[in-house]
Formats: sequence, structure tokens, C-alpha cells
Amino acid sequence: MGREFVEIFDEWVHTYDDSVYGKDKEYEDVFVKYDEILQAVADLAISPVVEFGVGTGNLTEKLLARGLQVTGIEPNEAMRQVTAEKLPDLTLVDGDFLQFDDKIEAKTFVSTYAFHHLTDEEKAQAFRLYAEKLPAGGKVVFADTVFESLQAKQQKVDFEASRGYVNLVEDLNREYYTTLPAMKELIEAAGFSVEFTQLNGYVWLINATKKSESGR
Ligand SMILES: C[S@@+](CC[C@H](N)C(=O)[O-])C[C@H]1O[C@@H](n2cnc3c(N)ncnc32)[C@H](O)[C@@H]1O
Repeated sequence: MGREFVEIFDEWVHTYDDSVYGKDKEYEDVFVKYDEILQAVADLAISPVVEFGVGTGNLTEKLLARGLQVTGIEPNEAMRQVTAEKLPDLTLVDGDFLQFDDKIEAKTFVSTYAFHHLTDEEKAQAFRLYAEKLPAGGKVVFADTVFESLQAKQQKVDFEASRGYVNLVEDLNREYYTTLPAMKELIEAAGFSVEFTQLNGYVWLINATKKSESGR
């Protein structure tokens, strides 16, 4: 489940790092401050860490540089190959946000630029699963494109269409980019407190902490 966009990365794997460092004009605004965004996520993580949608391993490198223990979970085989070559000592396995080895320990689940591959119902399911697996005080730290409202999303789509960014517009209409109120509701319903911080014109930092059983 949630794997319907995995094959897109069979092609994108070859140019993904060019895109994130500004060489793809259409995605330039999405990836503004890319390194700072990944660092913000890495800085909030506590070990051991499980990372979803590892891609080419750019967030992973920042987690490892902090000395954290990391298990990478990535459903795309081509991405796994690229990252295994870059980071040969990393434990990197097939899996996704909803299906991964039950025995993997985590105090933090992290991810960047990937959670929008799940529908909102799947996002809610994912947070319920993380609540089961994490101890009180355990964290989910994600950075991804989220919109303040459906109207704000439509304004962004219209703006990108007006400058002829057809691939980006297709992406924004195809995948499951949600709103801050919807994200807040599903995260709190799963038993987390959450703070959101805007990191660029698209991406928000989602910093969720599992509450204790008493709700504090
Ligand atoms: C845009 S890339 C982001 C890569 C990296 N995290 C980064 O920040 O540069 C999205 C990644 O999520 C992966 N992905 C797609 N569907 C997924 C799912 N359901 N669960 C976990 N990862 C998924 C893709 O294969 C791809 O590697």
C-alpha cells in the first residue's frame, strides 16, 4: 500500500541529485534550502532511527554524521542500489511507510520529501502504527510538502501552471499533498503532540512526539 508512485523513481534516480540541487527549474522552489531541511530533520532525531523513502541517501548521510544508528527503508530497488554503493555500511532494506520488518527498533521515524505518497487515510494508519511501536517521548520527524489550506494548494497549482511548469503541476495533482489542518488532526488522533515549521514555499517540518499513556 502507498507504493503506487515507486516506479517513477526508476527513471528519476539518475537525475534526482541534480533536481534537489537546483538543476531542474520546475522543482527549484520545492528544493530551496534542501540541505538545511534535511539537517533540521537530522538534528531532531534520537537514536535508533528508522528512515523511510531514503532515496539517494542524502538525509541518511546527515543522520550518520551525527553518530545515530540508522536503518533505511526504501521500496525502490534502483534507489536502494545507488544508496548501497554510496553508504555500504548502512542497513538498507525493502519496505515502505506501512510495511517494514517488525523487529526493527526505533525511537525516531524520519523521512523527507516522501510522506505525500500516502493518502490521508494511509497517513493516519502510519501514525497509528508508529504510536504502537514508539516509547512515550519517541518521535516522528518528517519534512514534506504540505499546504495551509486547499485554497492555498490551488493557488500554488495555478501559479505553477501560469509559468508553464507542466511536470510539477502534474505531480501536485497526482500525489496526495495534504493540508496542515488534516495532518494535525490525524497526528494528534494517533496520540502525538505536533509542531509545524515552514521551511520553504512548499516544505514544512513536522515534529511529532508520542505522548505518555496519561496523555501528557
Ligand atoms: C522524492 S524522493 C525523496 C528521497 C529522499 N528522502 C530525499 O529527501 O531526497 C521519495 C522517495 O520515497 C520513496 N517512496 C515512494 N513511495 C514510498 C512509500 N510508500 N514508502 C516509503 N518510501 C516511498 C521513493 O522510492 C523515493 O526514494
